[in-house]
Amino acid sequence: MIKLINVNMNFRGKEILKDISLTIEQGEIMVIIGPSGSGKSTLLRLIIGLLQPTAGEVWVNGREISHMNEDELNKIRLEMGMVFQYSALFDSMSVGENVAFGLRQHTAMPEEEIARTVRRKLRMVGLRGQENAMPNELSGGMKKRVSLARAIAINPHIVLYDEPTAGLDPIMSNTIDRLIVSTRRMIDATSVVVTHDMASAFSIADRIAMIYGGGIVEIGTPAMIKQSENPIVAKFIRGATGIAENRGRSRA
Ligand SMILES: Nc1ncnc2c1ncn2[C@@H]1O[C@H](COP(=O)(O)OP(=O)(O)OP(=O)(O)O)[C@@H](O)[C@H]1O
Repeated sequence: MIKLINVNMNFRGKEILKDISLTIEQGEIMVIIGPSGSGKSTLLRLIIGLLQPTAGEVWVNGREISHMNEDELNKIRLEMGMVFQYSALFDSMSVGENVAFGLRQHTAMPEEEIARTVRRKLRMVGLRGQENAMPNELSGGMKKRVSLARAIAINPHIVLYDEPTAGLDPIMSNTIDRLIVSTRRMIDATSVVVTHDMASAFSIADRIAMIYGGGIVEIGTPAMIKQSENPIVAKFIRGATGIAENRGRSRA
């Protein structure tokens, strides 16, 4: 479970997040939406402990992390996987080495078991037998899938996704959406997904939270968000679903 209590985040005196309180339940898929610059990535970075809040508490799996030192944070990060916006694969390493990276760094797992785990995770993301491929031989969607396999290699309790479908075509976006949902099912992970892709948000979320003006202006199931009477939310999703509808059309 992830819990933010009265979190404030200032950068150079500018308040980016103001008094954010948010609970994300174990096994839940929480999607964070909001305009560019509203602080969505900042929220993810607070959860993974890359940023310390200016005020407030950040609880991850029952521990308050905002005052932890790097050693303590590194232990907590072992329970988290992150899929970065631009995949962030190690270009000089093969796909298999990328997926094995966390296992080699953080566990004493024997090489045979690492190889088995890598095989299994690549199979989960539909990349069976791609261990020896190099990242520069892969399409954007394949890179995202390797990035997901790497994030879940250590069976994290929490998976964080920063714009997982950005820059992908509609079919690959749907594939990634399905993987996010099946990953949650297979490893019972709590998932936090930052996205601009409303089609994706509506199809994968248990709940959606919208950030605007530093605060959470609306939170609820996709159905509740679609019916929101808050004009900021209604306008945002109308604008954003213009893109989503295009995605639907180009698929047809
Ligand atoms: N390390 C930092 N130092 C100073 N300002 C920062 C820092 N990180 C983020 N910001 C500022 O905080 C605001 C929120 O940034 P953030 O990346 O969280 O927004 P976002 O909602 O994820 O945007 P986008 O949708 O465009 O990715 C922006 O104005 C950004 O310039």
